[in-house]
Amino acid sequence: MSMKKFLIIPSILSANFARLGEDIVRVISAGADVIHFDVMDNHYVPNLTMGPMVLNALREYGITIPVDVHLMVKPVDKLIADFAAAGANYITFHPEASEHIERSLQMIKELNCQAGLAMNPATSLYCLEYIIDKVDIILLMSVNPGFGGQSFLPMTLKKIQQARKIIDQNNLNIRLEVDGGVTLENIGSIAHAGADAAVAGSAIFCQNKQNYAAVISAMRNEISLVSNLSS
Ligand SMILES: O=C(CO)[C@@H](O)[C@H](O)COP(=O)(O)O
Repeated sequence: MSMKKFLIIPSILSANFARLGEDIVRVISAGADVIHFDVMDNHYVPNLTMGPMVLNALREYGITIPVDVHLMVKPVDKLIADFAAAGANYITFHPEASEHIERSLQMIKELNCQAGLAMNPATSLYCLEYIIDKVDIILLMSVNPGFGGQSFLPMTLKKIQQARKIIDQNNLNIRLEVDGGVTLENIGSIAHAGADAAVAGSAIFCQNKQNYAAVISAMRNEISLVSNLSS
């Protein structure tokens, strides 16, 4: 497994939308490394969530860690500029949703954000072939996108290993994130397979009586157990 610090990235899709700003402040104090902001359009995915106005409004809470915007929208490009202006640090989109993948990646970088490609469970890693050197983040979906609270698809473990191999063989500095169905029970295997980061929604916001610090620290413990095994 990678020697970099493994990032725990709470997905605020499972936070309390009536108190979103306060929930974000709480999860940052609990030790989150990055905030994951899921944008769904009821077109590319069958659910509707938050737009750039919401992210902009949340600035009032003084978010002190990077914001990772995951665009599950089609078309993609118009929203890239809007989210960069609203305070996104990383912007990730699905290759199937962009007319011109390379152009969308360029747009993100020109706006001084890190650029990510999100791969659905059935999307082949081959689609990275010609653009991998333009990507800062690979977000491997371990559920079909659209909803929180789904179960982790076990086939993802093999895909994490394959993606790790491609990144290492090409000597690239790409962050490998895994998103969907991440729990205390599987985060160790996800890290062991080669991920650098895990996005977790319901496991952090809906469990352990909302003691976010306890869940995040238990996740770090699981990761350290597997890193001790592999060192
Ligand atoms: O992008 C998505 C779902 O489309 C994810 O970010 C989920 O929000 C993760 O939620 P859990 O599976 O951890 O509950």
